[in-house]
Amino acid sequence: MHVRGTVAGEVDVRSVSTSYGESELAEVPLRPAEDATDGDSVDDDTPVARGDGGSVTVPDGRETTTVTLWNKWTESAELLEPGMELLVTNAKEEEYDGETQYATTGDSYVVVEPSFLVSVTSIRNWVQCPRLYYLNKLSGVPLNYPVVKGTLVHEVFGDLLRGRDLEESIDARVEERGLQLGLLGETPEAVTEEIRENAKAIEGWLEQGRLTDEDSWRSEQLLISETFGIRGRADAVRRGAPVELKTGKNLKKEPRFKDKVQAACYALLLEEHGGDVDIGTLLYTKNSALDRNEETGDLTPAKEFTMGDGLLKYVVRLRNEIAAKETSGDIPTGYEADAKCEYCFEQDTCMVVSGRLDQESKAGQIGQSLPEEELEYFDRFYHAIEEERREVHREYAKLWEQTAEERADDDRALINLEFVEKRPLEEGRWELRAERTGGATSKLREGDLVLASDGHPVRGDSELAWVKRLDDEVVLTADEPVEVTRLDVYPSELTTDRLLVAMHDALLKGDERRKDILFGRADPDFEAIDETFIDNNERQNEAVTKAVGAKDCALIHGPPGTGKTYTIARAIRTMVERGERVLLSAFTNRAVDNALEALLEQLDDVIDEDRVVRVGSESGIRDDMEPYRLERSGEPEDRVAKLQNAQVVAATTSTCGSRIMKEQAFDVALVDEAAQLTEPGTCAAINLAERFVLVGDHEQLPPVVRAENDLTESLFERLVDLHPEAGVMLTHQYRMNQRIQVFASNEFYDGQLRPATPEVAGRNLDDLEGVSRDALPESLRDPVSFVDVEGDRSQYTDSEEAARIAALIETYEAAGLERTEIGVIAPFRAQVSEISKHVPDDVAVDTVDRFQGSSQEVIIVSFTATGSLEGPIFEDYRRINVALTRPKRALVLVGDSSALASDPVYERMLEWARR
Ligand SMILES: Nc1ncnc2c1ncn2[C@@H]1O[C@H](COP(=O)(O)OP(=O)(O)OP(=O)(O)O)[C@@H](O)[C@H]1O
Repeated sequence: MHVRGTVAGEVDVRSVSTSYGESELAEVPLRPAEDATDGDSVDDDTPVARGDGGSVTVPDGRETTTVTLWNKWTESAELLEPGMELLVTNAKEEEYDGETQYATTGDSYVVVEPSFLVSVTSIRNWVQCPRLYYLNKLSGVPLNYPVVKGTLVHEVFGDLLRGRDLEESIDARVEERGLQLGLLGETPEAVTEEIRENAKAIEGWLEQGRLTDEDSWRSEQLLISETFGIRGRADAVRRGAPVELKTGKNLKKEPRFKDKVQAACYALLLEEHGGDVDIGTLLYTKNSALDRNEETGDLTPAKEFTMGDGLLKYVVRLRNEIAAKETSGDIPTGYEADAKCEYCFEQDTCMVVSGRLDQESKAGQIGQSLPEEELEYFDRFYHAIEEERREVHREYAKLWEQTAEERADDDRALINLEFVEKRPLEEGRWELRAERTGGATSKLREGDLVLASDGHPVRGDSELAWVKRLDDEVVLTADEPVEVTRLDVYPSELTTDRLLVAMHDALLKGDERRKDILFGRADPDFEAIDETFIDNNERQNEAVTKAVGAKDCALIHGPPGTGKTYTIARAIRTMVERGERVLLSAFTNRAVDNALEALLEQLDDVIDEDRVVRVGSESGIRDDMEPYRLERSGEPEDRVAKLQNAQVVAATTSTCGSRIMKEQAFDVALVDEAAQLTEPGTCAAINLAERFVLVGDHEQLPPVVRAENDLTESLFERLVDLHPEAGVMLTHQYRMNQRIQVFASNEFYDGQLRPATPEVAGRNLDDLEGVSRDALPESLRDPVSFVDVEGDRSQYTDSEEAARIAALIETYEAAGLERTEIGVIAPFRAQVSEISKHVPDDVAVDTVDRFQGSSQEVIIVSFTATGSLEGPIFEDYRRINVALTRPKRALVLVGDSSALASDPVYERMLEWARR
């Protein structure tokens, strides 16, 4: 029986005498989990951990009960605080004083905060030193040769397991890493030689393994444990047991302890997936490269060890330490473990970080601490980012908490695919094909990394795969031939990891002057420039002047259609002419490509196209920008030269946090869509440059984050308030008919927005070829109209509005409009699906978030509102601003007027629309 619930009070730990002698016990008051109320809570689907505990049950009733944790589990009990979640597997039920209580048995595991997913790497770092685990989080994995070599050896290992030829694999893998090796100053010859040495051990060992018939292999396997709250990717699984590859040497007979811990984590994960693991193998690849005459000790590369119950439980206790520490928000000091600082390679770094952040640390502190306000900032953002990480963990939990249908309804999965075939690719990888059975949509896009499974992303056979094609047929590539019938969104922590590193770098490595600006201790300086850059738009000209002349920073506030992209391109052109190296960045690939496209037009006669480089993945970059994409694979020197010689580098802010980009330095960083970026997200780009220019509109969509905390305000918005003198607002818009822009201008831009030209002001549907407004009913001839629909009274969908919108589209088509000239915006994804059922495929129907940054001739907005309004329909008025400013020539609002009139902003909107 498994017991799960929330710790409801203080935990009592004490010693008692039993028939086995002196024992430790901890009594934990526990409030059983919500879904534990009804008696028949047996869930056959939930896998049972090690041991024979049988099915999962939870205690009856919501009353607080007591769970007794015996002996070593008291160590985990001491970490518990009221409010934390606890899971005890294979517990026994006891009657005590007429009350049902629970206690651990010899087969029990105690899991603290089971929904906090700890990675195997974290556990390995933690066992070395908890402080090391923390430092790794702050600084990320650096670009250094040992790390790249390690990755290469692992890749070759995987290839060998998949049957690829050794030499072919080494050549291909070294070539793929050309850019990284070049940045490290390594030659392919030397690297190839070293990888070959390491691969000798692998090959030799594999040969042995192949001798037996029953040997079964699997290269890298992604494993997630919902019971233990652990996830990781095992290097290989042989006869159901984990094999870990280490590129170092180990002359002892036994594997290193931390390596055993790592293998034990995989054993736990494999057991949850139905295995029965009692052996682990560590393969130390450097052992075979050592000279027998010089070295004494055990030179065999492969070291096996038996995995006892004690080790597995120890691993879970380690994991509990991390989960508890992260839940309470405490920072590790190093005193939690007994590693010796003198032997640690990271001792210096540890002391510097401890000194700068004024943290208690076993290694001690050196250097001056950051000023109080920076320490406070660090603390605030550290916790905000960690909160965001918890949200990513919650996404993981949904992989097993939600049913397949729920995930599909939530747009998080494509289910019921029909598996078609698996085809081996030349590199030993696989191409998987499946057919879609329903017309379901999802957040998944071509180029995404997804969880491909044969039915369940956690409990079934599942692997990470890349989506190559996604129409009626789904084409994927993966390392393993999964018979795919389902795809799930893969919740990645990469973004969160990078935010933390960017924040750390901004504060601990950041230039003092930069920090003075960010913290408002100094005002931005500007060089006086007396030159006209744009002669038909004063504000744009002022923006370019500020951007070019900024010694610290400039802020360009660009409402919809005011020529932000054009202004950015003009500014960068001038910077390039002045010989500066420029980083062009934005939150999304789409925005980076848009800005780059405009820039290329401007740069035509200024620099050679060869000196403009787009950094990013093939799948992320728009096809027409592909010629500028930096190819990473190739001759190292050549690849580096291409990047270093580039005067303009364009990449998303996330890519700016990659190891390759972190090595680059720029004179200026120009960040578009800056109002949609968190502070640390913006830092990832501006950390790389001497000065920066942020462009955005904080009256449109805010940063995309899951948690509600300091991350929801952009650096752009904060700086616009802090340094108004560094900002310019563009006021002339080139998009909307005057009548359309009035409401947004008054409501969001103090009435400052105006049409740039009379042509823009007077735009209407008659301008379009083959379209006549006279063919429209009277009520739709005005550029703004309102269609009153009472609605069907459901909450997130409205079929009556959807039907009315379908009719409107027919009316516009009859008046000569193309379907591709019409866009429909709805507040909820459910309503987007509902409308999609009613209207033809070539009409773009989506939520506001997908429409930001684009425009259409005609926009129809579905408010999906009936009866009374509870809370803002579009969550945030900024979304309404975006929705209403997408059309050029006609805007139609569809909704229930009496519901809308109950909110003051929507009421004003109604007045304007009906005027
Ligand atoms: N000074 C200008 N003179 C003439 N046309 C201009 C000027 N500035 C911008 N435009 C035109 O106005 C249109 C909109 O400009 P741009 O795409 O730069 O807007 P934006 O502010 O980036 O739009 P969004 O709000 O969608 O981000 C473009 O067609 C552009 O060529």
